[in-house]
Amino acid sequence: MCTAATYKTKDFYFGRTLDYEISYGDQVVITPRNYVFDLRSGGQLKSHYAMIGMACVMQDYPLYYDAVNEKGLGIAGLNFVGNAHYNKPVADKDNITQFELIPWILGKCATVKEARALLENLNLTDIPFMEKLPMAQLHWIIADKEACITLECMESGMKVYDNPVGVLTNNPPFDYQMFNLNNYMHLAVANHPNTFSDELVLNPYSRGMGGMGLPGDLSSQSRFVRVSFVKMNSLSGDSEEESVSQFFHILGSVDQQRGCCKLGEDKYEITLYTSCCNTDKGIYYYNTYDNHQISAVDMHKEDLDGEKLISYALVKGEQFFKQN
Ligand SMILES: C[C@H](CCC(=O)NCCS(=O)(=O)O)[C@H]1CC[C@H]2[C@@H]3[C@H](O)C[C@@H]4C[C@H](O)CC[C@]4(C)[C@H]3C[C@H](O)[C@]12C
Repeated sequence: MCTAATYKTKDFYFGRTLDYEISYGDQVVITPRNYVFDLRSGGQLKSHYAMIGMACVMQDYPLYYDAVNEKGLGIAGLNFVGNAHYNKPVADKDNITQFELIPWILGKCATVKEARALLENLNLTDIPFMEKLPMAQLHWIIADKEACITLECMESGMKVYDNPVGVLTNNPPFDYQMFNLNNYMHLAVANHPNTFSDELVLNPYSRGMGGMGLPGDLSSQSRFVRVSFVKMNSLSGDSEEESVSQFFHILGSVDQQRGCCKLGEDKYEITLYTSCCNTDKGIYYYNTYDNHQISAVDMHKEDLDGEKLISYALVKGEQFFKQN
């Protein structure tokens, strides 16, 4: 499972949890403006916007999971298993295969508005990166500080939804997830008065009872409700420290601990990493399951006019601050 979210204070923040049982060799990867992407259905993407995000690099190619470009546009891919549907290439369309979608959008678009326009001629194709690598079945959240959309390519066609909560998890399709929020419209951050019955004396005996009924399990529908509630009610100061800290708290509400989501004998899904990118400043913050300290990579400290990928291995192992 995975969860993505946006958050706005003085700057705009975009990030996700990546929940899975294995790592593909995740790294923070900066693609500078002159790295050339050879597109599978022909043509090249060169002289594009620079981008930073989490990826694994195979054959010198950045296979991004989530990334943000130098203009402040972000995109993340999350599992959409059983619903994602990709097509064969066709004439007169932009034939972009699944793993090219993130660089194609971030390379060309500065805003969600431009991304929406670009998506109009998209045909998302089913060409794998390599034969032995099973194709990811994903849907995507695309956001900037003004707008947020969800992209889902299903057998019934391609859908682009407005995403007013700025949140994405996994199945079911996004319109179901949004409709399901109606079932939780009674949730509140303050305690309710008794509306059960005038004839009974019922009192709130604890703080936080306005949120009773907020789902606590790890299913994608429950995580969608929980993180939406937390995000929509989140308050923080607007400094970088306060904003980033709050963002990690928002995604912390859907963190997956080893042992709680069993996939098979000795196989568990965990939150491998959590990311938070300041899209205005191009700084990618992250922590990992084994290292709660937040690490940061700033794209603007690199030569963004280069041609070669710049990769940072994830900082692993807990970093204790020893006070005595
Ligand atoms: C496993 C990741 C999604 C995590 C997630 O959503 N988990 C939810 C589990 S569940 O549905 O709720 O069961 C996805 C997100 C991005 C994916 C990667 C990116 O799409 C880039 C390439 C794409 C290639 O097709 C496959 C390898 C790959 C390197 C992908 C591996 C894997 O599928 C990733 C890492």
